[in-house]
Amino acid sequence: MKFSERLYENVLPIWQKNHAHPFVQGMGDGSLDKNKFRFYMIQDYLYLIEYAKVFALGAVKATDLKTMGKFATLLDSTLNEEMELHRQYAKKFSVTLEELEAAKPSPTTLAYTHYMLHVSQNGTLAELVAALLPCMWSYWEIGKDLNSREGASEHEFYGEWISMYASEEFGQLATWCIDLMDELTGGKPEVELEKLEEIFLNTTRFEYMFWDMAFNEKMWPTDE
Ligand SMILES: Cc1ncc(C[n+]2csc(CCO)c2C)c(N)n1
Repeated sequence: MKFSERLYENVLPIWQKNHAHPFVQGMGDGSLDKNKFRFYMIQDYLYLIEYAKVFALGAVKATDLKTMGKFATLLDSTLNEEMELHRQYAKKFSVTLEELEAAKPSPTTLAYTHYMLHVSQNGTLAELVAALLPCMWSYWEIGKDLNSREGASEHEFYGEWISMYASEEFGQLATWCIDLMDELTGGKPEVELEKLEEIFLNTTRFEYMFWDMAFNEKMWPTDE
């Protein structure tokens, strides 16, 4: 069994919970409250700024030019394609770029991005890939799932989001990352694989928490 298949099997119950989450379901049938999506979009913008740095660290840790180039491409597509979609959505909500960038991260955004950056800065390239893979892989799965529902990709508000994550281009990026995880783990001892499995599980848990945080528009409980 490929290591990526083992990772997938291990987190499948959580991914099923992601798909069933009212935030994800609400995007699929168009019933999601726009204020919840607005909250998500702003937090996701902050998340992507930090996430882009994980790709930059991937380019630093890569040991061949091909992998280095791919991380550079991912850095570029996050900053200029994925974040561009967020900027367009922000416009629809009359949120300016300054407001977007000055927004404060929620506890979940802070915990998730700091965890990923901690692993990426201190760990091996395989550990960095294990930390970022659930983000790419689970979004692709969710995008494909929502895209298969009739009319979802044409929805006037959530359609663009669904189309982007279900796209062939995103699929190729996710596949590249899955293959890299398998390449980097070939012949690795079980103790190292278990460490990678735990990192992958943790960022998978954070993905679920991110949906839940957005659905509940959860900032610091001390400020409520
Ligand atoms: C919380 C959260 N998790 C995952 C993604 C999806 N995502 C982030 S970077 C990237 C790859 C290339 O840009 C993908 C698919 C997101 N937007 N927000």
